[in-house]
Amino acid sequence: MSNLSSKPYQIGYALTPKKEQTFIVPSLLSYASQNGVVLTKIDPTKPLIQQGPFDCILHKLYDSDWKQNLQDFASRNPNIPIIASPESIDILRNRISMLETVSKLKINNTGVPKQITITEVTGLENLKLNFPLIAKPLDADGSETSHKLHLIFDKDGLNNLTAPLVLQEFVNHGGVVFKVYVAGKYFRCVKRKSLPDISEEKLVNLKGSLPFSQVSNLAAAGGGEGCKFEKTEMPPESLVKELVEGLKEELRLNLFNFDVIRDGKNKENYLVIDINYFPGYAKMPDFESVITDFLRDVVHKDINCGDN
Ligand SMILES: Nc1ncnc2c1ncn2[C@@H]1O[C@H](COP(=O)(O)OP(=O)(O)OP(=O)(O)O)[C@@H](O)[C@H]1O
Ligand SMILES: O=P(O)(O)O[C@H]1[C@H](OP(=O)(O)O)[C@@H](OP(=O)(O)O)[C@@H](O)[C@@H](O)[C@@H]1OP(=O)(O)O
Ligand SMILES: [Mg+2]
Ligand SMILES: [Mg+2]
Repeated sequence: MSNLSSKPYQIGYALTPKKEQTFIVPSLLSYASQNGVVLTKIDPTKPLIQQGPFDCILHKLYDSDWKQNLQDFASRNPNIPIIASPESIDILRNRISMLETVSKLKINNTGVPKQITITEVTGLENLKLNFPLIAKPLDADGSETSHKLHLIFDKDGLNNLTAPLVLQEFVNHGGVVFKVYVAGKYFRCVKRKSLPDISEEKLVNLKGSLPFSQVSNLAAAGGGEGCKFEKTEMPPESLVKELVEGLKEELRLNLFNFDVIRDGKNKENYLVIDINYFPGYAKMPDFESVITDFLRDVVHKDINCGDN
């Protein structure tokens, strides 16, 4: 269905080359332009106020020059929505403030794994967490290192880690993670393969720490339980919806996803383990129409983009 009733909306985007390659794909450009939305590349090194004109700005850049550029533009164009405000994005760039948003929601049968922040990797003798643990860099800033995770099986595994980091209890969850993609009014829950469960019997044979890249061998080495991916039930739609609405309000974000796991010890319970600003929507079926509808809603102001 094409929409030629009005002048197309100009959406300026500022993304890393990798993000541009995976997200600004021909299918999105053509669907959007057939539905009254034109996506135009911004040169983040030049003043935003000298580019455009734009009806909306979409970005996923974190450097301070870009933040200042965006600030200058926003102060002169208070009515042009920006997806998303750096203040909202920053909440997700720290893995403690990220999950504190979930705890604040106090939604029944939801929570986050027990976790602590480690600023230096010495004096960890009286850790009040149960092994196995997952060590995650405290900064979830999109860098390669921000995704370098380690499974920690015992106290020796805590050596050679690089602080600051978050130590989170590993929760057995049947080897399936649920990823909930949110784009304004739209949300969709998908299943993804996850780390296999680590039973008590297996844990006694696992020593030290293991970077994720090797963890997928755990099942091959008999280290993890088989996971019944296809048969794994989705979480209750009502619970997912509550989390979506609560996180949208708490984060003041409309373009994010979050990872949820079912607690292996209490199947009614769901734990949010990660929240990501502007994730890989192109992996989602029909992402072209989802993103185009979302952008139109933002320009129409049917969706409040935080401060704008
Ligand atoms: N506390 C936990 N218990 C069990 N499994 C976990 C836990 N935390 C993370 N995992 C597993 O590790 C994977 C990566 O963790 P997480 O999503 O926090 O890292 P990330 O680098 O932010 O990943 P993404 O690419 O989704 O941003 C999860 O999808 C899940 O499979
Ligand atoms: O590109 P991909 O499909 O891997 O998308 C991933 C996205 O990378 P990109 O934004 O650079 O594309 C990641 O962003 P950073 O944390 O690294 O900033 C993060 O949001 C992941 O959760 C996304 O994976 P998904 O949750 O959708 O499976
Ligand atoms: Mg994740
Ligand atoms: Mg993440």
